[in-house]
Amino acid sequence: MGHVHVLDHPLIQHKLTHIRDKSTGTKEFRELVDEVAMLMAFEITRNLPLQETTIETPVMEAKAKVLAGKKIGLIPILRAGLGMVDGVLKLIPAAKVGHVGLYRDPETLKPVEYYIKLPSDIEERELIVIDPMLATGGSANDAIASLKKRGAKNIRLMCLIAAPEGVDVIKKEHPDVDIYLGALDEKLDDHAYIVPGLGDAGDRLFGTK
Ligand SMILES: O=P(O)(O)OC[C@H]1O[C@H](OP(=O)(O)OP(=O)(O)O)[C@H](O)[C@@H]1O
Ligand SMILES: O=c1cc[nH]c(=O)[nH]1
Ligand SMILES: [Mg+2]
Repeated sequence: MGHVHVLDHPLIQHKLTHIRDKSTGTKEFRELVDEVAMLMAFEITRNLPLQETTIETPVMEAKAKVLAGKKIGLIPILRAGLGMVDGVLKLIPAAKVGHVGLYRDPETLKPVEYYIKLPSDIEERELIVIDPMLATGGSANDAIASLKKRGAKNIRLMCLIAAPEGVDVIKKEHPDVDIYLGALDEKLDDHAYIVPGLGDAGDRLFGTK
């Protein structure tokens, strides 16, 4: 069963509060999302496998640990997921990046896929699907299904804020997927926006409305 991890590190929580604040402008919003994504990546990669190697320090030969070469793929859901990619890449610079373009139809609230471009070897990679918002769960659910259809086997989902409704959908449809959140909020409103949430992540990141 997929686990839900709420990353309660004080730095993540502090920055998330400023991200939520409606008086935070586009520039600061973008910088804070980038920083929180980096901090979340630190927590999400906690269980990456290590292997032993031998090095020469200036003092002596020593055994030391390096990452065991696990291949990682980052899959931002366009558009808003783009705002978190650079932060994660700061910690995992060798990761390949695939893109899934989805928007949520404002009438039906159903996701509409308009673009997909993935690394050729996704079946060998540990994939991190990235989207700031998990609201009804429709977009992340479709993105994950799309990846699995193309052979993906190991998938984690990383979001700044989720509603319980979205978490339930992913747990039901993709019980193999671990979910990493900055916060689990209260509910969805009548327009399926997360409450209290942060508003529309894409619009706040890119200054559109
Ligand atoms: O869980 P859901 O109910 O599917 O909602 C979440 C989706 O909505 C937002 O994208 P949006 O449709 O606003 O597209 P954008 O990123 O291009 O702004 C958000 O970034 C998620 O992808
Ligand atoms: O609260 C929400 C819900 C969906 N998409 C957003 O950007 N924000
Ligand atoms: Mg949007």
